[in-house]
Order: sequence, then structure tokens, then C-alpha cells
Amino acid sequence: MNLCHYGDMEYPHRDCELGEGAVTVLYYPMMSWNKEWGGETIFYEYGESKYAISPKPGRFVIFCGELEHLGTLPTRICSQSRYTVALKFKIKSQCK
Ligand SMILES: O=C(O)CCC(=O)C(=O)O
Ligand SMILES: [Fe+2]
Repeated sequence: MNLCHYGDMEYPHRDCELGEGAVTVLYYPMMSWNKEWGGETIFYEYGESKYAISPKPGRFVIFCGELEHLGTLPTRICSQSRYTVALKFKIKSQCK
């Protein structure tokens, strides 16, 4: 379970080592979210941002844990906490 607010720090990371082949299931449990509040999950490719997923209430994102990503922080006008639930599964075969 992740919890962050405006002013916190988050870093781009991978959820597993390259070649480890884990899968992450990310869930946004907030009851409501305004797009002006930011908080997108950014996915990187070759070190550059490639996809931004809005933290829409009830949304699930399933991705290969080898992908570099970042849960961005809420903007200053957001008075709510940004929650996510991340379930990280190791699988035998690699996910590519
Ligand atoms: O909160 C997010 O958008 C990402 C969370 C995450 O990357 C993690 O828990 O490993
Ligand atoms: Fe992560």
C-alpha cells in the first residue's frame, strides 16, 4: 500500500531486476480523483517517459515489473491523499 501527498518524494524504479520476470498489479482505491490533482503513474522507455496512467478510481494497471515507472505526486491544490495498492507477483516465465 502506497500513500503520498503533495511535497513528498518518489523515484523512478523497477519492481524487479531485469530478467526476473515479475508482474505488478496496481490498483487506485481512491473514491474520487480530479485530473487537476495529477498523480499519474508514468512509465519510461529507454529512460524517457512513454505512458502516463491517470489514477482513475477503481482502475487496475497490470504491467511487467521490469518496466521503469514512477507514481507521481499530487499537485498543490490536492488536499486528498493519493493511495495505491501494488501487488507484485513473481512468475517462472519471463514477461516481455
Ligand atoms: O503509486 C504508483 O503509481 C506506483 C507504485 C509503485 O510503483 C510501487 O508500489 O512499486
Ligand atoms: Fe513500482
